[in-house]
Amino acid sequence: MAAKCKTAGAMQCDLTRDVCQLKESVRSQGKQLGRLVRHMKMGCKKPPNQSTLKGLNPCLPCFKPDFLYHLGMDTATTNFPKVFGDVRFVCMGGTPGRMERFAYRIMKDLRLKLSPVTTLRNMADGHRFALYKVGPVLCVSHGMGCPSISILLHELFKMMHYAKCQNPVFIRIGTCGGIGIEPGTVVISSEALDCKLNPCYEVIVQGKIVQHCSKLDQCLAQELQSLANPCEVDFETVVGKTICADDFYEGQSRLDGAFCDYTSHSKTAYLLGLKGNGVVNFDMESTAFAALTKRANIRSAVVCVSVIDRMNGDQIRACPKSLSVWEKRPQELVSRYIRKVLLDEVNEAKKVNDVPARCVGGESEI
Ligand SMILES: O=P(O)(O)O[C@H]1O[C@H](CO)[C@@H](O)[C@H]1O
Ligand SMILES: O=c1cc[nH]c(=O)[nH]1
Repeated sequence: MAAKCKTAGAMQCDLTRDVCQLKESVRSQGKQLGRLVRHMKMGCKKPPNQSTLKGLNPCLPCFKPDFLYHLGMDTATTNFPKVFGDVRFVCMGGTPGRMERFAYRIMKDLRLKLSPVTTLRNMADGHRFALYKVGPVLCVSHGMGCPSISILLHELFKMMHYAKCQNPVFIRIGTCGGIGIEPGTVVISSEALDCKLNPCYEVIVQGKIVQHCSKLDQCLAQELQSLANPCEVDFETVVGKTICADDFYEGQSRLDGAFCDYTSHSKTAYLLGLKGNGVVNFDMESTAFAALTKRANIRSAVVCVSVIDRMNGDQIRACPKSLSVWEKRPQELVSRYIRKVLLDEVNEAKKVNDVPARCVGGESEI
């Protein structure tokens, strides 16, 4: 009887040991699988130890923690590499609503999924900008004008730096005032010019004027244009120079502002002069956007839809339905670009690693 009990006890022991071994083996296989998935996601590369951004403030390592005040984040409470390390595309536009709509659109286009009961969360707690993350795409609102976008870019660049992001591409998806082009036309900026027609962003630093070149990446502009084939999209796209004004009214020679000290005749002459210089549209952020991204070694582009032809008037009278249709046009181009870049990379990885397509495509949760 005692021997029988001992045997039962021993069996119990064996069983417990087997269960422990099994659990350990499952745990270790899980770890191996996790490593494999990470390995494939990283394209078989080691995690980078610094971002590809250049020319940033050499004192950044001294700020421990660093507070990104307008984004409502800091390096002590946010693990930047973990949360933002995979960001490859930063898409920006004036309004929070547009950027939220773009975030949902890109989620659909990339076949990424949220669990059914959740919505995309605005990750910027600073109440100034809205920021959504959809896989490798950040969608951020920048407000109006160069001062606003400049503040945002300083904080986004620090985010990219702390997150060790690799070659992020920045694209502004905006609206603009066209000069001699049909409303609804998409403009890819070839250059961002200030109001004196110089490709330059001027800031006053310690009382002195400092100028930064605001030329944009020509290759990226061409890549975007190549995706606007009229056989594939149902809108016109043009490439041309953009004037970045510091104001919507007098700064863009409108006749309908609260003040106006010039004539309709001088306005027409001014716009014709711009047109003669290859300018096709007005916006209010492109010089700061182009110059700051260039300074940080970031490729960038400005893609805006025209909501008015300034040769025919100043007031924007397009109906909400047209504005909503037009808003989607730059988004269509940018979504095509993002999908193309990601698909090219998958195909490249497949060639190198012989990874089956189902491992890198398909639906996955954000
Ligand atoms: O439509 P978004 O991208 O906000 O940009 C344009 O619209 C605003 C003016 O209405 C300016 O900020 C101009 O740049
Ligand atoms: O006319 C316009 C329209 C949109 N954005 C501008 O800056 N100007």
